[in-house]
Amino acid sequence: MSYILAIDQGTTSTRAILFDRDMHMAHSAQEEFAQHYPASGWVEHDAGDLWDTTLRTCRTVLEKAGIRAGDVAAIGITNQRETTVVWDTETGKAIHPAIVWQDRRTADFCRQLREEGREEMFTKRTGLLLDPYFSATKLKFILDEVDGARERAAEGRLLFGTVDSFLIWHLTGGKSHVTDATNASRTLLYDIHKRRWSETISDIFDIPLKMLPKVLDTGGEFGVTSEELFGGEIPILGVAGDQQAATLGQACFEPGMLKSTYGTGCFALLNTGDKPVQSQNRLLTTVAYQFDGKPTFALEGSIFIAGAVVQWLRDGLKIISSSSESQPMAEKADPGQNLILVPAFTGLGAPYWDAECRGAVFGLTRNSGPEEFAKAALESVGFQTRDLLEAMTADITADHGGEEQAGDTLRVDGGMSASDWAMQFLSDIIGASVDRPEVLETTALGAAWVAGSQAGLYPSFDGFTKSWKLETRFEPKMSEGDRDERYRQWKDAVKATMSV
Ligand SMILES: Nc1ncnc2c1ncn2[C@@H]1O[C@H](COP(=O)(O)OP(=O)(O)O)[C@@H](O)[C@H]1O
Ligand SMILES: O=P(O)(O)OC[C@H](O)CO
Repeated sequence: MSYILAIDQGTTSTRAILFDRDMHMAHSAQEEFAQHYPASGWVEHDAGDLWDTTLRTCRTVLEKAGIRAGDVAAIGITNQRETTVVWDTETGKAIHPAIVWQDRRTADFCRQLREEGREEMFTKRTGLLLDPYFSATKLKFILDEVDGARERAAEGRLLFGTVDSFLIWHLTGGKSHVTDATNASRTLLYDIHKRRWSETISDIFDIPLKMLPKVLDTGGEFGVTSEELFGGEIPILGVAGDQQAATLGQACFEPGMLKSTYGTGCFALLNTGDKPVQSQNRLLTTVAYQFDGKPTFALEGSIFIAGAVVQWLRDGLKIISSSSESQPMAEKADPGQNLILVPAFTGLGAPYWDAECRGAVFGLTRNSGPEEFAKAALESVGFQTRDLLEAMTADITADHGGEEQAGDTLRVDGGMSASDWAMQFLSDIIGASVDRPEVLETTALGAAWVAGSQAGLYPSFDGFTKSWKLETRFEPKMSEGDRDERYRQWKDAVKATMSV
């Protein structure tokens, strides 16, 4: 029993990764699946694809390694968060396509509730904001849309879950309908203080409590896989939303530790310990992890477009053919031009939360070309991160009653953190060290570590902290004057882009 299997069910692909007893990645398998955009601002997945790719990648990786279920001590699951699935207990099939976290279809409804002055009540209980990003309004949409769904749900014939729940239900042959506290804390239905589903909120949306999963610790017994799937039972011992799993994988266990993951979007989480800090600056309060019934909280800033802006250079503008070409192209940009790109392709997330606005470019000249666009795209990710850190610093200062900076070092990971240029600019514009670890697969590592430590194969917190290794530290090189001036230009550009 010397392997841990991590399942990373992400927004664009599903991966199964085997970690050996030294916590090294031994084998992996990955499959992309279709994204569906049925209307402007709508994003859906076929829930069947999420399950099929999970099952196939798990089987492939076991086959690649030439091992059997009995060689795997435990499974850890990490997943795209907020994405909403409702399925039938008879067939296991979803009754509506999964509504993805990026989907903005419930923006009007959220605005209406905000205008009625109800946001504070939601924030107090859930730590979140009234935004279409979270699961609750997506779930209400499905219940409103599908004939008879509410009644069937009240009878226990339909279940709701974030992707982790849906996968566990299938992995366990329908035996476990569970989730973990980190995923629950992204639904806008979970009271993070009382640690249970909020009846007040489920009443507002008319969501039958019966359809909600049982909420467990991040490390715990989520069920065992049914024998026929992998030729033997494997216990599922760890579950965390992907950004929380990355926080664990980065060993951000102490209050004040900060990580930022640069995948499709960017998600920065600041550990605030056992204290849920309520943001005054439109950040989210979320469960970072929960062990032995004790939650550790984080302040989170969520940006919807980070690596996706590089994808846009490739697939939209077609000025690069692979992501890594963005760096050499940015290096060639005319230093005399200051193009600012606000990548509000699907609106802006934290700290602006403007679902309506769309992207804009400022400072165009006749000489602006692909190089300047590439540079502006990479810089936009640094500017957006600075926005988050400014908000975090303000929140922590207010909470602690003094002048404090949120995290003097930023630990980074995710696909886009491979770009030295982007990471150097990030360090320049935030004026702090940026630490890139040896292992960039921190999300899967975090999930594997939880499952492996529960199984007794991996060390506990201290031992895992010691295993974190720095690959590169980026230090700020920009002068303070330039930093302030560039950031002021960015703030002006955002102001001009916003719809309100
Ligand atoms: N060398 C690079 N330079 C800039 N961006 C990159 C580079 N390599 C990958 N990316 C970006 O990182 C993202 C993929 O990261 P990943 O962590 O796999 O994301 P996700 O889990 O959201 O699918 C893509 O959006 C891609 O454009
Ligand atoms: O699948 P990712 O890596 O794009 O992460 C998505 C986030 O969990 C959304 O909140």
